[in-house]
Amino acid sequence: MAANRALFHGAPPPLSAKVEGSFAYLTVRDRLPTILTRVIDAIHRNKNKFFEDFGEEGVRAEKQTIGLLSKLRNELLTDKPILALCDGLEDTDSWNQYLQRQQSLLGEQDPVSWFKAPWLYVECYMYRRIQEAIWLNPPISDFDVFHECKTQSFFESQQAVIALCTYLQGIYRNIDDLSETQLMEVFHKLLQVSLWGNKCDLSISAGVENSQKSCPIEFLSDLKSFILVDDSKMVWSALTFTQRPGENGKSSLGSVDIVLDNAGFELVTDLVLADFLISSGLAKEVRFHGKSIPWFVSDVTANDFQWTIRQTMAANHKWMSKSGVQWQSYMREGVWSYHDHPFWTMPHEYCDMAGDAPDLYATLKGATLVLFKGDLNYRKLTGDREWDHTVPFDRALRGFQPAPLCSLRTLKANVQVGLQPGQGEQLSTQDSSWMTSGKYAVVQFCSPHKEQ
Ligand SMILES: O=P(O)(O)OC[C@@]1(O)O[C@H](CO)[C@@H](O)[C@@H]1O
Ligand SMILES: [Mn+2]
Repeated sequence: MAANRALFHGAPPPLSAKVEGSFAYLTVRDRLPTILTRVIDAIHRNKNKFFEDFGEEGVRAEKQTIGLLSKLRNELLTDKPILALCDGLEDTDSWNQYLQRQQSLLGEQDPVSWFKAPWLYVECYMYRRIQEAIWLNPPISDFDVFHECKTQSFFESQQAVIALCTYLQGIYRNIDDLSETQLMEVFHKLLQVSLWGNKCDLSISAGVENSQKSCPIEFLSDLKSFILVDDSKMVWSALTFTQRPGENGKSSLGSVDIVLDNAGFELVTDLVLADFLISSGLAKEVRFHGKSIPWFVSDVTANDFQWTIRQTMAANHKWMSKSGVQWQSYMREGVWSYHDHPFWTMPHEYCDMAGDAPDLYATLKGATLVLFKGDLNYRKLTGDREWDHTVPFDRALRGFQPAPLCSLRTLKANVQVGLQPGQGEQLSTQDSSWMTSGKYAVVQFCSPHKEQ
């Protein structure tokens, strides 16, 4: 079905590693094997803990898991056919149907393999195969192979977290005196802090520590010129549109959905933004969407979400702990909620959501605004396809418009739409790595067409 839609909408082909020297090729050839090696090392480093916790069973499981991951790494390095999953999890059938869909697209002569299939698919598939290797080896099935590097990223960012929580509490103290213009200015600042928080992603760094050392609030003006598309004003309008009295003369506060990306500092920037949305009266609730399994090294799981709030509460810094206590009460009151639909850890482009995850699509349709954090979400919004840079964002979404939505993304993959004529060419002459270095960003907005 997705294939038909893509053909129907005349979408260009998906990025893949078959183009030697391309970013996808270098990712599949170099970065993904490196990530797998780090995963194997992380499991091996915990061998004694597995023995303490589970005895010989734990040691056996560690050995078996490493065996499966080493086999996976060899398949990847030698461009072997993509294999069906065999772990019988909730999403196993969907993954195997997706493999068949890819095979029918490729035709029967060539097997779907790591360097020939779409990059988006094989990269997502690798993380799902890591989950399969762990899942097939109880009693270590609950082990999060990325936990150590996600928590380290949080601890390494403490100064930035403290500065951000101090700023937030300062806003709190006089929030009732802020004019609408001042509220808008704070919103734009916190939206940009959440945007730049996305630089702290451990997948692009292949797991190498890249936490936030200083609070970006002071550097927002220096970073402004690196925002290639800035639809912040449209985001503000979408958010405040619900404040205006409706036909019944009453204004109805809306809900904001945040589709999360990375744990660590980036998650804190999202929690701070979400806190401001509630404390300023701009939204009545915030729904967070995270991942149901460890994903792309640093993506947020339910454990990471709860751990981060607990850590912030327990901090020995007044404003940090005060922020964490507030966030915990938002969760308890239901003002904030956390969700992890399996669709977010499938390989699908988001234009498939209405058909493949109608329940999730219906949830997002109820939002006043949906914020999509990060590069992988952008790749799924646009289908990770070889669009011309001047193609309008809503065209690349190909019908995915559940609600007013905004992508807050630092560029780490060579897909970018919605630029002005000549803007891409100018960037390429200035900086050949502009699409993949994480130095540039977009705040890209799209609102559903009325006739949808
Ligand atoms: O979604 P994030 O965390 O901003 O970025 C994740 C990501 O950078 O990892 C890949 C490289 O392995 C990128 O292409 C991909 O988009
Ligand atoms: Mn990520």
